Amino acid sequence: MSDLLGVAVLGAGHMGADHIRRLDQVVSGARVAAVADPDTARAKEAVGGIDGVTVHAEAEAALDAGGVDAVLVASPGPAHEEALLAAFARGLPVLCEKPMVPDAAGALRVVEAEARLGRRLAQIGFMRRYDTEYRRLKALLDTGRLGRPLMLHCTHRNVASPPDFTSAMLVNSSVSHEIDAARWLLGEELTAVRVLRPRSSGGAPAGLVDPQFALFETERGALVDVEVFVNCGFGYQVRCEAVCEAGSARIGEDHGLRVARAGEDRTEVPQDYLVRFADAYDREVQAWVDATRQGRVTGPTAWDGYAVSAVAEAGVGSLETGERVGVELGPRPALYRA
Ligand SMILES: NC(=O)C1=CN([C@@H]2O[C@H](COP(=O)(O)OP(=O)(O)OC[C@H]3O[C@@H](n4cnc5c(N)ncnc54)[C@H](O)[C@@H]3O)[C@@H](O)[C@H]2O)C=CC1
Ligand SMILES: O=C1[C@@H](O)[C@H](O)[C@@H](O)[C@H](O)[C@H]1O
Repeated sequence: MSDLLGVAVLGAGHMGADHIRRLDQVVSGARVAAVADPDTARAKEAVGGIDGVTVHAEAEAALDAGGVDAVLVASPGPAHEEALLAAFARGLPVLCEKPMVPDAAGALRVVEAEARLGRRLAQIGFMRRYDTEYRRLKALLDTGRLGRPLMLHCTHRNVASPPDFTSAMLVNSSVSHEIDAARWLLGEELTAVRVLRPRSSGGAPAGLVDPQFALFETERGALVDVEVFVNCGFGYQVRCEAVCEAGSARIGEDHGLRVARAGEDRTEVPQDYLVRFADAYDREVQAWVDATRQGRVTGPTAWDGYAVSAVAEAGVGSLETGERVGVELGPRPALYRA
């Protein structure tokens, strides 16, 4: 490895392009070495004027390019399993965007492949664990000062969904963040889920079930509810309130500038996750680069990625039937036991 960690970025769409910029301009200790995207014009545009980056149509060609020490996967979820297994086969550390693999069986194959290696190579991109507010909430809950958490009330709103967004993706792409955050905040697995369908908004594309309301049960008896509304039209809002035995704590309230003037008091609402979670992405990628350069792997594991996919898959099943669906996780390999 040269002084800088050479990163191959797979996928140069919204997240990939933002991570390329981040690796080039924000994060220290790394450089973009290669980029792969079947849309090579998009990849070239994302690379812009960065020197010494090779552009490839195929992911594996980027992994095999000169100067590549590690991989950042930002292709669509269905492409992640192949990318992770290809990185593992080459012994390359990898930061993989969520969902790790959208289907639980594929996610379990990734867990099993990493367990066979006998060492961790993957960090999964649940960036909320690096957000200052989420970290403060987690630290507070861990002190026990509020007593046991009993319920989490969560809100997840996007201005508009991308054109190819499906009703299942409200659960396995959007709510996957709340599933990971709830497991992390509460320190326990989610064991059952019910997803309800309020009437759909006229602002949602035809056929999209939006909003949805998910209710999760945890193994020690807490409840987590999530309103997810990906075509709310007005802004990006992610909120979480923990209700505990001796108090409650809430995050995600005011993020923008608040201006009082001429008889009104208005607060800006961020328009997307790249703004609301900008600092979290920066810290996430910096932590990954730092750990990787030291030969360590930290952050959310492939097991976290699998557990989230299993819960999300149960949620999609519930969305389809309206029934409560239980979650059965496979055995947790020793690699992922604390
Ligand atoms: N952590 C977060 O808050 C967010 C995470 N994401 C995740 O990031 C990933 C990418 O999402 P977006 O950038 O929004 O999608 P996008 O659709 O904007 O970009 C995906 C890019 O990947 C390319 N691609 C397709 N197959 C590929 C392959 N096999 N190898 C390499 N590139 C391939 C496409 O041509 C496209 O340019 C998804 O897993 C998504 O869930 C997306 C938004 C926010
Ligand atoms: O991960 C993300 C997107 O893929 C997802 O589609 C959005 O709903 C989330 O807010 C965003 O953080």
